[in-house]
Amino acid sequence: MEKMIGFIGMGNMGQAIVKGILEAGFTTAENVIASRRNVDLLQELHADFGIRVTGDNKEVAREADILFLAVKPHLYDSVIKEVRDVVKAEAIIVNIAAGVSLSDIAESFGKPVKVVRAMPNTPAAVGEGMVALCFSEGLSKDEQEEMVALFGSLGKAEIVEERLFDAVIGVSGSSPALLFMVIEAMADAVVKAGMPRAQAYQFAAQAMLGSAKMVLESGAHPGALKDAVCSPGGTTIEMVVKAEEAGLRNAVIQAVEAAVAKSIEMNG
Ligand SMILES: NC(=O)C1=CN([C@@H]2O[C@H](COP(=O)(O)OP(=O)(O)OC[C@H]3O[C@@H](n4cnc5c(N)ncnc54)[C@H](O)[C@@H]3O)[C@@H](O)[C@H]2O)C=CC1
Ligand SMILES: O=C(O)[C@@H]1CCC=N1
Repeated sequence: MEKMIGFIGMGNMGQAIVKGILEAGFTTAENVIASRRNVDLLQELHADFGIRVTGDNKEVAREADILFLAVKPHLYDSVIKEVRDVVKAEAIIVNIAAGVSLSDIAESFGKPVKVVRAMPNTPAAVGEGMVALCFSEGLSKDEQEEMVALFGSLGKAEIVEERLFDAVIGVSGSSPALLFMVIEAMADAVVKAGMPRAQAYQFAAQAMLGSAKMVLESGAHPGALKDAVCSPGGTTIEMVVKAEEAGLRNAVIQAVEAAVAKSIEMNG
């Protein structure tokens, strides 16, 4: 892709997206420019990714055909006000923030702009991201397809109604944190049983990856896949009973619900 892709903010999510689009070959490093507040870290980013870096948000805004705003949600309004006069008239603005709507972006710009609202997650860095997308008015069919392709290069991308973005945060935007905690806890248990820590992470993570792949590829109900692991009188049913006793499913439901509720609260 020849368009210039700009990033204002280059923290965890900005870096995951840059790494993902470069590794997928969606674009090349000379077509990516990024700014962030902590200029000391910029040279490191240049060395890691080969992208152009600057401490000047306006320079990014001036050059970008696709402009990612990858700062924290509370900074969106001030960053937009800082750059809105230099953003290209035809630029597509990408909003990845929790709790920032399509209409919030138009309001900060003070005029209609082409906006893509996206909710990605950090597995985008390894080509296994899950991204929800929705669009403001004004994007052509080609531009919409281009954005689906950009986010699709990070893993999977799906167009979702804006009203479902709070749910998306619970199930995919925030959920990697919960899943990393599960891997960590599984490893703790087998370290207790004598397995070295690094080996425990390998086994736990591969079990999670394989299980996820079975859900995606078989289309089978997760409960049926669980049943197929439980040999009568065996080890797994002991695990399942203990997990239910400890309230595992309810803990997961409550944790995901809390992220959804926080997202709703952030919408203001
Ligand atoms: N971390 C994640 O897994 C996900 C994050 N998001 C969204 O991505 C956005 C960024 O989140 P993170 O990357 O986690 O935050 P972060 O704190 O890791 O990164 C924020 C970046 O913005 C920079 N920054 C701060 N003020 C700035 C300014 N005035 N001008 C330019 N750069 C500035 C910081 O130096 C830093 O590089 C948030 O809006 C968040 O809701 C969305 C999905 C997942
Ligand atoms: O924690 C957050 O607010 C962001 C949004 C989704 C994942 N990280």
